[in-house]
Amino acid sequence: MEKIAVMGGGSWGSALANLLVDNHKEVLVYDNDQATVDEINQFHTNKSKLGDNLLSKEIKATRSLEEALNFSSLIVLAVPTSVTRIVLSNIKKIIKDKKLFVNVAKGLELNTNDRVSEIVNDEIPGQYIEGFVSLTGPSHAEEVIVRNLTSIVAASENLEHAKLVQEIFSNESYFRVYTSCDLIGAELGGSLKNIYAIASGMLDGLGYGINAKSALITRGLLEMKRITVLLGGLEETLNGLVGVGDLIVTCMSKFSRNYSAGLLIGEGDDLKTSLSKMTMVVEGVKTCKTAYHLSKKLGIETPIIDAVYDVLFNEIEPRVVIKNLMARELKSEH
Ligand SMILES: NC(=O)C1=CN([C@@H]2O[C@H](COP(=O)(O)OP(=O)(O)OC[C@H]3O[C@@H](n4cnc5c(N)ncnc54)[C@H](OP(=O)(O)O)[C@@H]3O)[C@@H](O)[C@H]2O)C=CC1
Ligand SMILES: O=C(CO)COP(=O)(O)O
Repeated sequence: MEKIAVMGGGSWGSALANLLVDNHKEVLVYDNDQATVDEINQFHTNKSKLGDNLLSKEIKATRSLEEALNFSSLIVLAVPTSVTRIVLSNIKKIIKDKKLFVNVAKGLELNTNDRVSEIVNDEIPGQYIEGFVSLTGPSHAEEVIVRNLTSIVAASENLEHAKLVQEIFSNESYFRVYTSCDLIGAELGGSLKNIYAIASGMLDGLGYGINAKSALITRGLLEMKRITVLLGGLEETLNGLVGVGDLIVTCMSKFSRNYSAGLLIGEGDDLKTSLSKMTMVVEGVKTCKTAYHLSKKLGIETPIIDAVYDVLFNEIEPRVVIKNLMARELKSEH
């Protein structure tokens, strides 16, 4: 597999395109914004997403979905979850042969609660789906673009597909991919952690310390496991890179978009104002709403998700939800 099409020239799509060129692949990036396409082709940058970092001159970009689709049998989906269905419904109109879909977006669809693999199965007729792989784990675009050491997971119900993606994306200098057959666990881990990254930013915005953050990550992981296991994923998956690993990265790093939005809210902005200051997608907001309703439907106790939901959608002050969390009935840890 020497040619790869990347759908979405945002920060992650661009950084992965650069990685794939490092791995000696020919890459075509599709983006719906002509200015982004021109910037990548002419100046080899994506300034609004990746600052002054230079992209490889070998990366080509196009605004033609058809050109990108015909370029490769491996399609990387790197658009926000909220537009994945739109992009796929456009792909459905022009797809002519089987594709292996590799999703790198981390979110759950609002209203349907769908994971991206479910959206693909919904939108693309089965005869055109070779397989589906979720490529997920602790990996900020800002670090991958400067070739910082990164390890993530290629998860698929088909181990051969996971291995193929592992081979394509791994290199011996800075990017290591593990395989997993727990697709549900991988998709849920990558999506749910964004809610706790928002909460982590809120804690910093309010001036709390590392004790609070450690408790957030640990108790958040427990909530993630409760949801994942009930939906058919494995607890052990969340003990790995897609759970603990990604929680650490996004709860602790200033590069996280979810953390950054939460920080602004902790400092006093409301949701609308904080999102207006972000230039990249903050997946955790919609995923929080989805996970809140999902946990109620499943009858699972998720006090942190409920607290973030109250701040984001019921306009309750972060300090008030924290006070309420601390005042809950005392209980055993497990
Ligand atoms: N950034 C990161 O470090 C990582 C991100 N991810 C995940 O990757 C996904 C993408 O994130 P990221 O790259 O950061 O997001 P960005 O906001 O940087 O980029 C999103 C891209 O999708 C494009 N897009 C938006 N709407 C459409 C549409 N209707 N049709 C086609 N393209 C569209 C945007 O174009 P435009 O700008 O013109 O709107 C933009 O190029 C998210 O799910 C995120 O969680 C996962 C791991 C790491
Ligand atoms: O998932 C990510 C890193 O692993 C990126 O998270 P953010 O979208 O919060 O930046």
